[in-house]
Amino acid sequence: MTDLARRDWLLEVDNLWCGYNGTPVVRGAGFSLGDGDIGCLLGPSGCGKSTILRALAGFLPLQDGQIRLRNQVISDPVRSVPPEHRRIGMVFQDYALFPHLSVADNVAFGLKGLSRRERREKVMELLNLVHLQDLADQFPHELSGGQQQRVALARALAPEPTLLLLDEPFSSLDADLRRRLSLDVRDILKSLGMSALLVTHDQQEAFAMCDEVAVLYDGQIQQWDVPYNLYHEPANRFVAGFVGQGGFIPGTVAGPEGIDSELGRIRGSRADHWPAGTLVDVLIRPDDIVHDPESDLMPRVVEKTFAGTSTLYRFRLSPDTEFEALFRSHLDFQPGERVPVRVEADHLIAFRRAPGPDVPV
Ligand SMILES: Nc1ncnc2c1ncn2[C@@H]1O[C@H](COP(=O)(O)OP(=O)(O)OP(=O)(O)O)[C@@H](O)[C@H]1O
Repeated sequence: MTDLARRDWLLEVDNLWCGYNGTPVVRGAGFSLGDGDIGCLLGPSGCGKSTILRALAGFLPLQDGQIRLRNQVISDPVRSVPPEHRRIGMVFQDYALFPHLSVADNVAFGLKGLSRRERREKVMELLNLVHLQDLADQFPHELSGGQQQRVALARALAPEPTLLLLDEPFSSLDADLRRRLSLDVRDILKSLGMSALLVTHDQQEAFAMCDEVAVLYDGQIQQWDVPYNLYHEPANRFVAGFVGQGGFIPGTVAGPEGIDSELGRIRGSRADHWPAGTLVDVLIRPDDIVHDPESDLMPRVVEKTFAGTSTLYRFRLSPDTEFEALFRSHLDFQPGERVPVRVEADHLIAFRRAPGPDVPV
């Protein structure tokens, strides 16, 4: 969990309300980003990620709340520091390079008050950083998508911003390049000690690149946490379903020792929260299920998805109890076959089964 007692926050967002034409899209969002940290806003399309970035960059007024950068208020409902005075850099999905300027001139664009020689030195330093020193005199249309995004990164870093905002920066690249470039960008930002906030709907990218991740849904932050906790300790049903794979099976609280389900007794500390007999839904992740020839639990394979080194199976034990399991691919079972399995969950994640609003437990 992010250490809330920390005081060296670079960015603090309190109770942020903002939107369009008087209608709020972001409703009461709050989070803090530490100096040198890379944070992420992760969520499905339309949940308000880019709207938060626009408010941070100074392009959208606040209906309520406050944004502080290095303890200075940069936005509240009555004040707004102009975007050009915030020292916040931006990298966009579509690179937004100037087509008529060379790579070097694109990077130099934001550099003010330097001599020609100093500018050239600074530009080459930045191009070295993003491994494009040999392409300084090329034009954007002569570069690949990944190279163009590196130019955009160098250009955003040139004025030495306090915070860098990255809005879906890799989404127009293919999956492999996307993964490599996101790790490269993380290394570059970390080598500079640069704080950044990334917007993405790709959780693998968020997890690989970021120190802390805010899961956003319907304009509200559901959980702001380190990736490990989002996966293993989701705060509510939405986060549990959105982050990682898995699904719910019905269960009944047996007492402090665990929850009874058709998969047997599932043990874990969360069962302490409810009286025995409470009906709950238990989250089963594919890696919580292991193949065990000694087990009497024999669900039937309903679906299999081969993925090279592993195979994802969907099992059914009864109409109410379906779950997924990830096995190494040499364990090869066919649809309809019964397979002995056992639950080996190191965390118990469960939510009370109740109509009405989802209550984090
Ligand atoms: N300029 C605008 N005027 C009116 N409504 C807008 C405007 N921009 C965005 N919206 C609405 O605000 C909501 C949130 O949009 P936003 O762009 O912040 O979502 P997002 O989470 O970044 O989505 P995506 O991943 O698809 O980019 C959406 O319902 C969208 O239709």
